[in-house]
Amino acid sequence: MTQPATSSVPNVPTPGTLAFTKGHGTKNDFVLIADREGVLDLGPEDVRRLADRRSGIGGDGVIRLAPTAALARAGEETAQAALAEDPTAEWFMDYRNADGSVAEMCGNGVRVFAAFAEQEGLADLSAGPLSLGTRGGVKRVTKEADGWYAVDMGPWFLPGGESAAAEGYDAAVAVHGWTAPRPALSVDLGNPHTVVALASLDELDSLELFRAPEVAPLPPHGTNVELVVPLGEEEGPDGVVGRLRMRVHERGVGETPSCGTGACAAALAVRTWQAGSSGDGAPDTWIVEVPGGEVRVRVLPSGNVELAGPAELVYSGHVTR
Ligand SMILES: N[C@@H](CCC[C@H](N)C(=O)O)C(=O)O
Repeated sequence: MTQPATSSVPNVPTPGTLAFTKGHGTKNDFVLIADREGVLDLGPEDVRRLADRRSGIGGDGVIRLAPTAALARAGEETAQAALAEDPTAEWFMDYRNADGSVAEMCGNGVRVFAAFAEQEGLADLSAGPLSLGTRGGVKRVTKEADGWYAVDMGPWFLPGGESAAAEGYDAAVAVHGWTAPRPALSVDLGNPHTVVALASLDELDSLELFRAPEVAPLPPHGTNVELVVPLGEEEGPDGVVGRLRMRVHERGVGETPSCGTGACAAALAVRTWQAGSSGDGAPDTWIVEVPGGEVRVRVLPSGNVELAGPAELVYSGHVTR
């Protein structure tokens, strides 16, 4: 049968359908929905259906773009806090994991959200940074000359405090197949992370992450787990750059090809292992290799952490509700 060169099927919604765009950042993939009035009632079952890779669209997470003010009026405290922090944060990233759970933050998601807001005509990053609300505070996104998006992820901290920074660990992680748990460092990026160092790339490649790693003590709302191999330092255009490779098991999802907040946590943990909580003497900039590509993590002069990387929008359509 001869196919037309271009589709003649109009992309017009019918009642009972929901418009979506599929996007990803280093293959951490999302279903994006523009809820311009902030009226969409998106329950955990809806999220699971959209994120299902066989019976839905498929994604590691679902991102709803909604007006921060509408969510604040409806009583969403994190939206109220976002407007108090920055009244220009007009749009809010309502992030859900594929299992339907709510997450505070998603670093790759923020970049893809910015690309989506541009596509929808709701933001113009060529005119300046975009401030957006998240459950983890306001994030500012800048578009770089090469098309990457750089996000000021805000402050971060080590939940284990100075003693964890000095010891290098405050938790233990057991991955399926290991004979004993290994020491790990907790890092908070608005959402929780637990980072473990491995000795070699062979060990990283052969990890069995189909089952969730066991973490002790497990933070009250669970955690994302990053397994990292530091790969040394190299000369970058603006000075010394650290490099590391990681795999991640995400809370509410499973193993994913990338995690932006996880890449920040991994770089901050390796920097802490090298130089303690001050980071003095360790690189401020890190290239983090993930199965889905590469991102850049930088500790800014303000002390905040920045995440930079690509954001791709792949296709748009309508799905039955
Ligand atoms: N992939 C995201 C993180 C998404 C949320 C995470 N699974 C959680 O529950 O905290 C990223 O790029 O940061």
